[in-house]
Amino acid sequence: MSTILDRIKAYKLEEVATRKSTRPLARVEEDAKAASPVRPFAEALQRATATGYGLIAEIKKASPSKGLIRADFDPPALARAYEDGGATCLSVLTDAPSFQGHEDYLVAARGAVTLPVIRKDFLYDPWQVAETRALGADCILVIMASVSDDQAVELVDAARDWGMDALIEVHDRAELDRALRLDAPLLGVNNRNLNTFHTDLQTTRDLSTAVPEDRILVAESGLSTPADLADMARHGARAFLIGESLMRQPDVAGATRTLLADPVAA
Ligand SMILES: O=C(O)c1ccccc1NCC(=O)[C@H](O)[C@H](O)COP(=O)(O)O
Repeated sequence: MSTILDRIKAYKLEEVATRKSTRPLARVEEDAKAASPVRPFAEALQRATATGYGLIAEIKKASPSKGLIRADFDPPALARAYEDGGATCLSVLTDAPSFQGHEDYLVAARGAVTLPVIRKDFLYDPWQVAETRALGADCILVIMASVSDDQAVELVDAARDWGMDALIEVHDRAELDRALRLDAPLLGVNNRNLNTFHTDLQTTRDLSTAVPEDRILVAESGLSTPADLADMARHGARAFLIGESLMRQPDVAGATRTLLADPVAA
């Protein structure tokens, strides 16, 4: 049975092939070299989690599981609200077909704040990594469920060559074991089952025991309350990737502040 990731990968590879034909690597690399300097993404999370929580706050208009999440969608205003609320980093979805994202949203959001930004998209090719840096992003996402071991190494190396970080995302123990062979400190456990879209924080609880201390464990998806964050923190995840629950709030800055108000002591 094909999963949502298989379907996304199919259209992404086609899209990338088209884009590469009109914008060769040399041109993208020139744009990447001219992009605004990298903001240290992993370092910001490391610093935040040393004393409290680290939040990667996601700018997410829609999703395959929920459809439209936020109609009143203004990426620079949302970025400023997240920064005001105490977010450590931003995540911006740039995939259009499944998430109604856009590269322009990343450029506009990053331009409105001083926070480091991850491009939340589906990457398979170093060309996309150069394109990500050309947009100004500071970190890439590597989804272990969607790439081979060789592709993962290639993406992580390309990110490092551009001075960017890579968030390595896993959903189960097999993906985690593969991820731990990569030289990348940011390890995200996604609580969303990609077949059913059901989110279950037990995924992070279960996998956390196998994550070495030299990794920054990021709990991803399905988080909405201070109790959720405290639960994840008790299992070693003091950094969080949160989209939908904050995107649904009328007062994004206030909701972010409230969510982060009471970090559990280490
Ligand atoms: O969000 C989805 O429905 C989804 C479906 C298929 C692949 C990925 C998907 N989401 C990407 C993400 O990783 C989340 O946007 C991110 O972890 C934030 O999750 P949430 O707080 O639950 O919006």
